[in-house]
Amino acid sequence: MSAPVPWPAPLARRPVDATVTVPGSKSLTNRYLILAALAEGPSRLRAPLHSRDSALMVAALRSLGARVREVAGDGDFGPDLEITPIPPESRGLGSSGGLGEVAIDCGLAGTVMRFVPPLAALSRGDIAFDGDPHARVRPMGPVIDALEALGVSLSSPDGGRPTSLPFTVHGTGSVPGGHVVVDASGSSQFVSALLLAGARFDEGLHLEHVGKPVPSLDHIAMTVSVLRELGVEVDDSVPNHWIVQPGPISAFDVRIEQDLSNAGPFLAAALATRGTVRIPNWPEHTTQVGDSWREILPKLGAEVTLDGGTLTVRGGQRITGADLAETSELAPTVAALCALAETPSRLTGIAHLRGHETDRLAALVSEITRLGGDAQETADGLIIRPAPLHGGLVRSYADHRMATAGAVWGLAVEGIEVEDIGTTSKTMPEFPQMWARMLGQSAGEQGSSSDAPVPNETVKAP
Ligand SMILES: O=C(O)C1=C[C@@H](OP(=O)(O)O)[C@@H](O)[C@H](O)C1
Ligand SMILES: C=C(OP(=O)(O)O)C(=O)O
Repeated sequence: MSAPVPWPAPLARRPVDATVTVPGSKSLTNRYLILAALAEGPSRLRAPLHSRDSALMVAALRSLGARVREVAGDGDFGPDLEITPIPPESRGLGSSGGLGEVAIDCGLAGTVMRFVPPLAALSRGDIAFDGDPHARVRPMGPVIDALEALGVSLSSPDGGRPTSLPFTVHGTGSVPGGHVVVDASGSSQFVSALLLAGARFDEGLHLEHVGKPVPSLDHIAMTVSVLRELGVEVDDSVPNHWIVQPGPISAFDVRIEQDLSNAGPFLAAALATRGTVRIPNWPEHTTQVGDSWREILPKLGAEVTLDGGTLTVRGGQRITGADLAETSELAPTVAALCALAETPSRLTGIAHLRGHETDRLAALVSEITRLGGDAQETADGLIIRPAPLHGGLVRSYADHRMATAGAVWGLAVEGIEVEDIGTTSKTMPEFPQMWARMLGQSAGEQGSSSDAPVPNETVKAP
């Protein structure tokens, strides 16, 4: 494959002033897709995400026998999805009996590599999982171990016990379930993966976490909330224990909220350019971690208001550093701002970012340092001190959030290029066009500086 052409990040010579709508939430889209495949009848996702991670999830569910159809909807970023659940035949419960051999590509999607194997265990067939080169080093062991402890058979291509991708799930059409202990300190997705399928295990699931604290707890709260909404009984009243009663999952018709984590780089543009960015339709109640931009951005010097459903972020005269804990998937965008701040920052509670799309702590330190900044890794996060950045190539590490961090730096620092802006297709394929529009440019003018951001420019689907 030829190397990607570096993307000249547009410089903002004036404060941005834009209204931005972002595509649907990855975390909600992929949770609802899993649950639609297990539900009692056909379901509909309105305004879902259409990106590499959601396409991989759709392909995986189709391989397991679910029917997923695109139908016209009113979303700004593509059609709705109608899902007919995995039929009894695929689960080996009908006369034709089972799927045979199936291959599932996880790409680099944590939600696919962690959430789909429990579904495969509920199908009948040999279901082989693999993904991008880096997916093979993302932590996976706790899901594999838990499935084995719950009565599922798995093997690696060499015939031994797998610890990571690639592996094959030998599904029998049912999972006994019951009590299982996992160490979920490496990823909240280990917990979510098992909870999402737990209601379809014969005895349900009693999942217990033992180990260092589970990260990204907001994402587990999202899983529990979505399950309850679909009639699944979940008890999470005791810390580190989740009990899912066996039972049906209701079919549904939901509208997917926009991805508040992916709103981050656009909101960051307000701080990086001392401008204003508005996001309409900010959900009144949400389980998305991105809602915490409302607490994070004021600490970095912005004025943030939520009025009539529109979030407005106004950058201050300077970005101030801050001590911020457990910023989860928001951390790369937060770190991008901290590297532009006039006072030091300390990010804590994000050791598990080492197991994300890339080792994000190492990647952020490398890229900030290479641009002349001052960043250092700690055991569980980063220290970033003020230092002027200069232009240069920001490596993207196949990580959408490293690519968008580069775009944020490029607004404020002349001569930034991003190695592969195409990696944003993992969750936001429209990013380069949306960024250019935010700056009042057409997509064809990318790379030139933005002399005249258009006041009240409205950014929607390209
Ligand atoms: O369940 C989810 O949808 C996610 C959980 C989090 O994973 P970690 O717990 O591994 O951080 C988050 O970072 C990821 O982007 C999405
Ligand atoms: C960690 C992330 O993704 P994944 O779902 O692949 O874990 C992310 O999007 O920041």
